[in-house]
Amino acid sequence: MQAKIIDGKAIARDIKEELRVEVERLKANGTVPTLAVVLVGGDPASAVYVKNKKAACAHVGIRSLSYELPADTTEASLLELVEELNSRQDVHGILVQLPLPVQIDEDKVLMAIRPEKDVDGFHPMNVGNLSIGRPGFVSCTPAGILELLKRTGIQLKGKKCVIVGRSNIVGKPVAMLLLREHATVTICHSRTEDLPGECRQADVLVAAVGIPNFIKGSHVKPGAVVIDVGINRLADGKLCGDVDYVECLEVAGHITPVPGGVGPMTIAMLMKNCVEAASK
Ligand SMILES: Nc1nc(=O)c2c([nH]1)NC[C@@H]1CN(c3ccc(C(=O)N[C@@H](CCC(=O)O)C(=O)O)cc3)C=[N+]21
Repeated sequence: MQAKIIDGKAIARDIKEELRVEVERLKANGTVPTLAVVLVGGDPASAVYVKNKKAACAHVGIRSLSYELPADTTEASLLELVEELNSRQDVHGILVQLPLPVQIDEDKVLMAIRPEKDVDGFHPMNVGNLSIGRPGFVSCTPAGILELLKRTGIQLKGKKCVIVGRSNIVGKPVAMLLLREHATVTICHSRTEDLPGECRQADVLVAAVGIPNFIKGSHVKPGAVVIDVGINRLADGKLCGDVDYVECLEVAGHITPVPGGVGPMTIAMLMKNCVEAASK
């Protein structure tokens, strides 16, 4: 039997509709939720994501302020902008689009954003809060994955979840979130011995490796939930995930498509974090 396709686009739309109501309430109370989006340089993929984020803001009713800086911007001047946005009362969320040009230390910039305005959830304070179970902003892709699972009715308690990829922005925080849901969590990576064997144990398999079609049908336990975090742009311009969709569709119980799976959820959760930041 073919897997059920998890429609991330539709679920993201539902979340944004819910947020619209909340934004109206905030506005009626005199707060206009505001997100500052900072883009340094002209990377075409980044430009697309930033455009999508601004469109989502407009849809939900969040005011977005756009800062487009040249590729040769210095670290000092970017830090200066972050400081200005930190101190502005009317700015609730700050997003500095990654990756940044080589002359800028990403870590330094992410650490400069006030944790209360860090709607990306990248600041060490928010990362630390997540890992010890305290409230704080959770980074948007991991939060989106959890929301997809919950709204699809997937039980996580006691289940075996295998994450392929150990990045700071996806693999590690997804592991923390799943652990918080009482799942048994394994993080695999490029040095894992018997990666296919680990994957085949998974009730929920999360692929975040950044290699097109890396996860094959033979990696998947029949009936498992397969979450594809990959966004690989192929030479023909088409978008492709980390999961061999055609193969895994025949084995999995549920699967997320690319596009239309995790990507739209990332943006929906960014909107959610902005509304939360403005509510405080
Ligand atoms: N500070 C920061 N925060 C981020 O959250 C952040 C970032 N930097 N840098 C880049 C990554 C990537 N990312 C995506 C968001 C939406 C889609 C998305 O909407 N994808 C659509 C397709 C979009 C398309 O056609 O390209 C989909 O999968 O259906 C994808 C990728 C956020 N990121």
